Amino acid sequence: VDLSTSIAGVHLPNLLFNASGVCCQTTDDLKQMQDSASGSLITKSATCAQREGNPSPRYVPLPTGSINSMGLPNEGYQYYLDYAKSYDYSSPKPLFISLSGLSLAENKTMCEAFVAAKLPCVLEINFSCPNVPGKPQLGYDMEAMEAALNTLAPILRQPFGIKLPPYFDIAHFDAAAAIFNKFDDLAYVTCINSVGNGLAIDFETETALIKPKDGFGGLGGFMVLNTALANVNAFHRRLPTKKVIGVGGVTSGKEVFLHVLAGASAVQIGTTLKEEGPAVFARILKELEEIMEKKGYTSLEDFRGKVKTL
Ligand SMILES: O=C(O)c1[nH]c(=O)[nH]c(=O)c1I
Repeated sequence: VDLSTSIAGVHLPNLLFNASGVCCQTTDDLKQMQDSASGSLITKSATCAQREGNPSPRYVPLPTGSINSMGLPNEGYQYYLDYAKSYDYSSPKPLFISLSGLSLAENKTMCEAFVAAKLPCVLEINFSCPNVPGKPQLGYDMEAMEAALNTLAPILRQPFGIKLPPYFDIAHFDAAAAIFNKFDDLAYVTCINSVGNGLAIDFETETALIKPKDGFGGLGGFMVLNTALANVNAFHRRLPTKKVIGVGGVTSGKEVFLHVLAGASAVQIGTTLKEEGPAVFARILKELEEIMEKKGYTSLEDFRGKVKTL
C-alpha cells in the first residue's frame, strides 16, 4: 500500500510525523525523529529568544491522554534556523519549522530570517499556544489572526501552514475558513493544538497535577480524538484548495485511518509519541497498512475525506 502524501509542495514518504513540541526541541530530539520511521519532522515552536518555559511539573500523562503547560520552552529561532541550514534536504523526509512569536513583530522577524535563508523547509506559524501566561491565543481572535496573515503572507510568499486551536462552534469554523481562503499561499492548516486550559486534579492529594497556571494546561491524547476529527473535517470541507494535517488522539493505526477519512493529508502524533518514543511510527504505520489491506484500499486517496454521513 502507498502511504505517501504531499503538503505545501513537499513530498512525504509516509503521512506520519511528530506533533510540534514532542521529540523536537533539540538536535538530539530531531535526530531521533530523523532516525525513526516517520515520514517527516517538525521542530518545537520557536520564539526570537531562547526560553526555559514554565516550572515543572508541566507535562503529565493521564489515563486517556495528557495535560501540558510547557510555556514555550525552546532554543530560540536562530538555533532552528541553523538546523534548517544544515539539514540534508536530499533526505526523503521534508523538514517543517514551527514559529510561535510572542508578538506579530517576533513572527515577522523570524519569517524574514527564514525567507532570507532561501531553504526548502516548510514554515508553520503557531496561532494556538495556550500556555504563555498573559498571551491569549491568536487562533481565538479572528481579527488578530487575519491581521497576522495580512502581515506574514506577503513576507513568506511561499506555501506555508498554520497551527490552529480546536474550535467548538460552527460559526467559528465558518469565520476562520473565510479568512484562510483569502490567502493563496496558505497551503495547509494543522488541526488541532491541545484543548486549552483543562485542569487535572489528583484525587488522593487533592492537588493539581501540573505546577504552572494553578494547574491549567492543554489537553491532548485519546480524549481529544473526536474534537480533532471534527476540526479536520470542518476545515477539509471549507478549504477546497488547501490541505489539512490532522493531530489529536492518535494511539494506533485506527485513529490515523479516521483522521484521513475525515480529510487529513498527513497525521501527527503527540502524546503517544511522548509516552512510547519514536518506535511508535513503525508500529502505527504497520497497523495502518493492515487496516487498509483489510478494507481493500491501496492508497490514502482511496478514502481521504470520504467519511459518509447518514
Ligand atoms: O506550552 C507549550 O509550549 C505548548 N503547548 C501546547 O500544548 N501547544 C503549544 O502550541 C505550545 I507553544
